[in-house]
Amino acid sequence: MARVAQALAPEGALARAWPEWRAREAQAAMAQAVAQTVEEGGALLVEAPAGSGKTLAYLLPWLLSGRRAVISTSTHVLQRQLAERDLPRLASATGQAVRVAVLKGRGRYVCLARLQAAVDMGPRIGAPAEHAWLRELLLWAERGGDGDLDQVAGVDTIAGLHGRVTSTSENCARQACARWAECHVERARRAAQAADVVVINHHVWLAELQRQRRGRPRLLPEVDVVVFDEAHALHGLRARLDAEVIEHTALQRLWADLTALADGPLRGLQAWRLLAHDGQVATRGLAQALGAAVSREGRQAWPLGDRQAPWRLATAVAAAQAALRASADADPRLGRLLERTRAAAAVLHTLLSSDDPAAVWLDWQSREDWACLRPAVENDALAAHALVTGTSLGARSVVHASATLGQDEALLWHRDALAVGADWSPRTLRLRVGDEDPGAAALYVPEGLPEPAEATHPQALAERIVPWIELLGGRCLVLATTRRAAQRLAQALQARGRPGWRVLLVGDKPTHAALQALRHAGGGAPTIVVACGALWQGIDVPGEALQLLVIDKLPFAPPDDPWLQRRLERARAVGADPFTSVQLADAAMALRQGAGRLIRRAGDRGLIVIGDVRLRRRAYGPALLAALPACRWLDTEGEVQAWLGELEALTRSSTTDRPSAS
Ligand SMILES: Nc1ncnc2c1ncn2[C@@H]1O[C@H](COP(=O)(O)OP(=O)(O)OP(=O)(O)O)[C@@H](O)[C@H]1O
Repeated sequence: MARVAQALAPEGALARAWPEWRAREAQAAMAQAVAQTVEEGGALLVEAPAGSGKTLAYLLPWLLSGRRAVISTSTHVLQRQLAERDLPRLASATGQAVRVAVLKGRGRYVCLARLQAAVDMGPRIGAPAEHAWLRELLLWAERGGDGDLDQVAGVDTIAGLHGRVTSTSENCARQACARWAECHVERARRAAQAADVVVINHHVWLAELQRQRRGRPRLLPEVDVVVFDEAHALHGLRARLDAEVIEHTALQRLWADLTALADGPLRGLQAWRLLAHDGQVATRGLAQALGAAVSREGRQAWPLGDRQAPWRLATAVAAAQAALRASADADPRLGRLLERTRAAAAVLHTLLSSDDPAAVWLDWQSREDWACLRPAVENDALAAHALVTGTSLGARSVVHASATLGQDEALLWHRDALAVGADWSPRTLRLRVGDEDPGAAALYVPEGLPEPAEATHPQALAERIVPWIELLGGRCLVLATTRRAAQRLAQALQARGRPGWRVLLVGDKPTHAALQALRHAGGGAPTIVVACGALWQGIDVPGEALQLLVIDKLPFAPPDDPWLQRRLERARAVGADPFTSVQLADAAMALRQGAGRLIRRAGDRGLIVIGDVRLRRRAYGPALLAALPACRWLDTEGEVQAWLGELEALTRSSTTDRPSAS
């Protein structure tokens, strides 16, 4: 602990290594608490404001302890930020050598063999551009690097492409593969076993727990310490814990793999092709029926009253299962395919046999991207315990870090949302930042906008912010509550913006590339990044590169979200007010996360615009405003103009952009 204090002291190793380094009280307090947890074992929940430097506050004590760790964060982008920026910078400042590995899900890595096969097949009729793209991807993947698809645009947006360039555990030939020695998945897994720290995301963590439950070999090494950064993001996964899940992409892959076996080693053995075809048709039919029935993105009760489409899929799955069972001895791959049909059969069985509309949930993003899940009926405290502690990796110490774990010292919001059970008793630490500058950010809630549910809302909001973006020369991040709203806002900004503006919609553009464009735009083309979902948390764009943060509306979870319903019931059962303790608390935490993207270090200045008039009109408005980081509240457009004028003058007077770490 003394070494931690020394490194953080005003003349310590970090101050010597980084010109921009400033001693921060909250950061030092957090680092000491983490050091104690790493040394003594146990669990620590720590909340400190966005931008207060939590990453370093948990990395430093772990690094100096010399122990092995897994660090799990919420997104791929944050994995990169940790592995490529924060860890190397800290290792070099402290002179501590550290082997870092990043591990993502198998589906995030290029499979060289499958990609090569897709290229060798030649262009598909009517899709020459796709073939050129595949060739370029192969060149890129063979050039070295880690084959990480998050660095490439297009793969998730061109239908069917993802499955052709990545592998699954069933279609992977392992040692028999001609490209085994260069396999990106294998390399990542081997690197994880040998590393001092493995940086994963929460989805990989959930998948690891599921592997363990099914008795499969572990991918993560034994470690002493597990850190969950952005720990609040575990809440979304809690709903999936022990659930049976079928994802649309997994279904498509199942049928594609069956077709591939039918065309290859199993030719003539069964009517495999027909079975795969029926499965594909039934899957498409279900996607279409769902697409016509859903009215919003996200988790919801099963929306189809008519059971025809799921019934067709259940029939196709059952037929495939019967054939696979009958032939499982002929080829081990059939046994693996059979295992893959199990979750689909279980979910579909429940769907068709239960009258309870909440027995199966739908998680909907688009016709290409949806999942059905059968939630765990039992509230399995043991599984929840495994999710939050990391003891299954042998960890003695676990740290949960986030800017949003609760509104009280016991951080009850986080613990309630995880539904772990009363016998989990972590230490808690809630830090405020003493050196926070309440004059650094200003907040404006525009008057006169339509209510956020109105169809005209995105255009009206875009119109309002265009002059401000123009004045600042871009430097703008727009956070939308849904993917649809993000698309509409990006379109509206493109249509109403000035020639030469770069409006980058995350999704069309890889997140990392969009953020780099914002970070390095400087005085060049005005850059606006529009995003939803993951970018509400953790993203770090320090300095003048980001001065205008726009949040489209209050991030209330849809009231018909079945997991939310369960949480509301639990709150009622213990006599708490469900709206205040769950819905309002969730929205306040999400809003605080989003707003925290703006001020990242001393000297940062900017404007937060929240385009939701409910903040002004509804009784809960003040409670939400109180949850935001300290800032000046602006009341009129005149005050906004004056504040932006100040920002613009500051930017102009700095000869270059301050160095912004990428
Ligand atoms: N003591 C320090 N002096 C100067 N800059 C710092 C210091 N500590 C951290 N930083 C910088 O402050 C920024 C915010 O740090 P970091 O990303 O760790 O924030 P955080 O608390 O994890 O925020 P969030 O909750 O939003 O993820 C980063 O650019 C980081 O390099």
